[in-house]
Amino acid sequence: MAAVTAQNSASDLILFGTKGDLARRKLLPALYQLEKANLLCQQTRVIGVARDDITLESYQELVLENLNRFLKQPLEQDVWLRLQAKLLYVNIDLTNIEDFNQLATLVDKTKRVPVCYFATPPSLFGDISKGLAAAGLATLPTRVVLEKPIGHDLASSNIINDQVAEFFTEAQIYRIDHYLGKETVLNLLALRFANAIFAGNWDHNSIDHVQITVAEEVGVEGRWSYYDDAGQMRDMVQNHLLQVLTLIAMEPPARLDADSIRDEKLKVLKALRTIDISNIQEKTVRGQYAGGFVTGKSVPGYLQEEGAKSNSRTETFVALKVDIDNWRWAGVPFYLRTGKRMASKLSEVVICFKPQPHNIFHATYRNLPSNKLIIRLQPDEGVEIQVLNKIPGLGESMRLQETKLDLSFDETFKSQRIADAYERLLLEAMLGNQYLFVRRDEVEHAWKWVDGIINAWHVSNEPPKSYPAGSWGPVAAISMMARDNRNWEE
Ligand SMILES: NC(=O)C1=CN([C@@H]2O[C@H](COP(=O)(O)OP(=O)(O)OC[C@H]3O[C@@H](n4cnc5c(N)ncnc54)[C@H](OP(=O)(O)O)[C@@H]3O)[C@@H](O)[C@H]2O)C=CC1
Ligand SMILES: O=C1O[C@H](COP(=O)(O)O)[C@@H](O)[C@H](O)[C@H]1O
Repeated sequence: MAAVTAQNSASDLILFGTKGDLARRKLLPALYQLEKANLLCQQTRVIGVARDDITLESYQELVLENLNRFLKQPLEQDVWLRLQAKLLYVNIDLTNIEDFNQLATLVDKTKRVPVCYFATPPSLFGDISKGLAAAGLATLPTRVVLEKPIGHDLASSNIINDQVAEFFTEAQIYRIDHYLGKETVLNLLALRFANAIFAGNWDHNSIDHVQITVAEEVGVEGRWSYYDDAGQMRDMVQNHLLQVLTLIAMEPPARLDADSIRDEKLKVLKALRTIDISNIQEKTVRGQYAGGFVTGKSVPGYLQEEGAKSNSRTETFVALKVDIDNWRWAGVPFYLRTGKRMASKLSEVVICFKPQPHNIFHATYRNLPSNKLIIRLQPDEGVEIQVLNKIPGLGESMRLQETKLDLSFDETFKSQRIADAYERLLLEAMLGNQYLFVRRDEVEHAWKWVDGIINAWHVSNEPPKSYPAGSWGPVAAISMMARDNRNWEE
C-alpha cells in the first residue's frame, strides 16, 4: 500500500449532490479533517456540484455553515481557510448532458486525478456516468465513487451497475460501504491475521458460534419514504452486516491488496446457505418498533413517525441465523441482529469459543463458561477477552471467576483520534486504493442471498413482530437463540 502523504494524490474531488444530507453531514466534515491532518494535497480541489445557480461565495458559506453544524469540535480558522481555497462550485442538472461541458473546461486529467463522488440517489448514477463520458472524463485516470444502496434487489442493482459499467471499468469504480472505513472493522483484519493465538483457533474446532450485533438508538430520522421502501434488511444487512461477516469468516488472503481480499470475501458470500420458505421461520425474525423510551426519552413508534403510512409492514429489526457451508465453518452458526430504536447504540462481534471437553474444576464450578472474544466496533471501541481465573487465596479449594482482559482503544491509543469512516474512504479513493471498496460480484451475491429471504418473507405473508422502542428487539429474537441453548451477549 502507498505511504499516505499529502503529495501523492493531487485530485479533483467532484462532489455530485454536494448540498444533500450525506455530503453536508459526513463528506464535508471528513474533508475538513483530512485538510486538518494535512492529508489533502495542496493542488487538490473540491468541486461541489448541485443544480442551484449560486455563486462560489454562497457555496463557501454553505460549506462553512455545515462544518459549524456537523463538526464535533470547534472549527479552526486556519484549517477552514486552507479548505476554502480548494473549493469550487459548478451548477449542473445531472439529467442535462450539456451541463457537463462545464466540467470539461474546468478539469484537466493530466494535472489532477478526477475522483467523482456520486452522493445522489442511485437513479442518477447512469446520467452522471453518461455526462462525465460526454465531457471526456470517463477514461483513466478518472475514478468514480458510488454510494450505497446500489439498487433495491439484484435486478435493479444490475441495471445501475451496467449503466456505470458502460463508461467505467471495474478498476475505476469504488463502491462505498462505510463500515469498511471504520477503524474497528479494519482491526478485524489485524486481529485475525496478525495474531497467532486467534489465527490458529478460528474455525469449527474452537468456535461454537459467532454473534454480530449492530443496534442503533435512532429511528428513521426523517427518511421515512426511503426507509419504508428499503427496510432494515436492505438498509443494513445486505451491505454492512454481510461485509462484517465476510471479514470474520473469510480465508486468509494471500496479500493485503484489493482483489486478494475481495476474492476471499466473495467465497464467503457464495457459501451462505440459502434461506427460503422452507426454513424462514427457523432462521429469521423480523420486527417493527412500537412507541417506547430510548435512553429515558419518549419516542414514537415506526407507524407514528413523520410521513408514515399507518399500514406499513416494513421491518426495522432483523435477526438471522446464518450458516456458512464450507469446511472452516461447518456447524458454526453466525447469529446476526440489527435494528433501529434499540436499547443503546452498540455494534459488536462476539466470538464464542467451545467449552472445554472435560471439567476438572467441577467441585467448585459445575459448568465452565466458555471463553469469549468481544470486538466492540462502536462506541467505546476495543477488544475484550473473557477468561476464567483462579481467585487468589490460601487454604481454599480452587475457586474460579470470570474476568476480562479489556483493551479499550481510547485508553490504549490515547493520543490517536479515531477517524470517521468517510475520512478514510475519501482518502483511499483519492490514493487509488480499492481494498476498502466493494466489488460488483460481492454486491451481486449479497443481493442474491438477501433477495431470497425477502421473497420468503413475502410468501409467508407474516407481519413483523412488534417490539418496544428502547428494547433489544422482539422476544422471538431471544427465542431463536434459546432454541439452540444460547443467548445474546448483552
Ligand atoms: N444521508 C445518509 O446518511 C446516507 C446516504 N446514503 C446514500 O447517499 C446518497 C445521497 O443521499 P442523501 O445525501 O441522503 O440524499 P439527498 O436527497 O439529501 O441528496 C441528494 C442530492 O442529489 C441532488 N440531486 C438530485 N437530483 C439532481 C439533479 N437532477 N441534478 C443535480 N443534483 C440533483 C439533490 O439536489 P437538490 O438539493 O437540488 O434536490 C441533493 O442535493 C444516496 O444514494 C443515499 O442512499 C448512504 C448512506 C447514508
Ligand atoms: O448506511 C446506513 O448506516 C447508518 C448506520 O451507520 P453508523 O455508522 O451510524 O453505524 C444507518 O443509520 C442508516 O440507516 C443506513 O442507511
